[in-house]
Amino acid sequence: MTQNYQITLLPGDGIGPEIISVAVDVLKVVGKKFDIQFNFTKALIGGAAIDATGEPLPASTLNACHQSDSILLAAIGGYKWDSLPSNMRPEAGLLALRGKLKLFANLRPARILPQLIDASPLKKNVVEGVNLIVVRELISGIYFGKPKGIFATKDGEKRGVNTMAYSESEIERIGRVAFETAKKQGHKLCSIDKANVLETSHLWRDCMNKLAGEYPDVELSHLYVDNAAMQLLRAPKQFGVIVTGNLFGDIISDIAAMLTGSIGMLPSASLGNSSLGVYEPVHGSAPDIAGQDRANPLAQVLSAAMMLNYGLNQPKAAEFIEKGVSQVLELGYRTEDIMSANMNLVGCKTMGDILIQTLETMD
Ligand SMILES: NC(=O)c1ccc[n+]([C@@H]2O[C@H](COP(=O)([O-])OP(=O)(O)OC[C@H]3O[C@@H](n4cnc5c(N)ncnc54)[C@H](O)[C@@H]3O)[C@@H](O)[C@H]2O)c1
Ligand SMILES: CC(C)[C@H](C(=O)O)[C@@H](O)C(=O)O
Ligand SMILES: [Mg+2]
Repeated sequence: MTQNYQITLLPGDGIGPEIISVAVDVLKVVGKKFDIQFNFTKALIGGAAIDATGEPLPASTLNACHQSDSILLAAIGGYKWDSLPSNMRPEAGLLALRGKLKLFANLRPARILPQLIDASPLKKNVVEGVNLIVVRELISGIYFGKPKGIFATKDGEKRGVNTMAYSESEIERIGRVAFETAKKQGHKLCSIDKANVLETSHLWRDCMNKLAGEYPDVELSHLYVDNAAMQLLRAPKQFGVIVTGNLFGDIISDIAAMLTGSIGMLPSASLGNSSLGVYEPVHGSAPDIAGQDRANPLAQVLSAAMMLNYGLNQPKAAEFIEKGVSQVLELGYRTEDIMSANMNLVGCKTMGDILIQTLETMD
């Protein structure tokens, strides 16, 4: 029986429309192979939404999201909107979407594909076999804490304020996702914090230690975030699952991206307690290469695979896409961010076309 899914597409800004169109074409091919009917609806977010409606997350977009089975997002932001106040910026739309849908868990897997070992700026023996996942808390911490704003002091000086705060329940719910992920994947969990300085981190560490009692088969360790950033480059294979707060997770996952060759390879899933999730690359709208057919669409395509896996319960279709991506790389095609000697340099569109041809011929 044909499975029907309603998918809201949020192309956003910059390279967003270019990469999401590749992912949509890939999903259409996969749909035919696996008897899945995707009904796509496009909606506005970020700068594109500000230009059209004055708001970074219009109510119509949020409604469309609520009415769908899954949401595929590309990226938001760009120079044009950089001087707007923070609550009016494209980024505010993305944060509001995550907050309104209560997507507290952001899974960011960083796995080096054997074909891309030479694309990583790190040595082969350092990156070969890297397979880790960052579980980032997504709707609390310093991104959402109050008070926040730019205030005037008594002396008339401006003072920017953000508040880092975590409650036990917020730590526990992300901790559970991380422990459950570690149970399925390697049994190693490293919690990253700054407990030598920050009270929020002190509480974070206490909560993780308490949870560890319920997961005796998971080996929990802790690292301070500065050391963790260094360890990720020095010896990344020591990591299995990483759990960390919102800001640290943002930074750590961009570092992890480079272990895989490029941020253009890193997908993510933003999940809450319901089955409705947002699937989005870790990278941004790359305004420096937007509109030039230079973007790597694979992080977006792999985000669509995560959508099939986590959101739509179609693991075989997800695996099919992942196999297709490996095959195209095996054939030697590379966008410029993952280019290395003796490979075939292609643009975003050609990479998509070759991937689709490959998927069409695969069993
Ligand atoms: N989830 C999101 O929508 C998201 C994530 C990060 C940044 N942003 C926004 O994107 C804008 C640009 O931010 P930035 O430049 O710091 O980060 P970025 O991730 O957009 O780009 C960083 C660098 O990586 C390159 N890059 C990124 N994705 C690529 C891809 N798929 N293929 C090839 N190269 C790629 C870019 O060309 C750039 O040189 C900002 O407005 C930022 O707020 C959005
Ligand atoms: C664009 C920005 C709000 C976002 C974040 O900081 O969460 C991005 O960097 C990400 O990693 O998804
Ligand atoms: Mg980021």
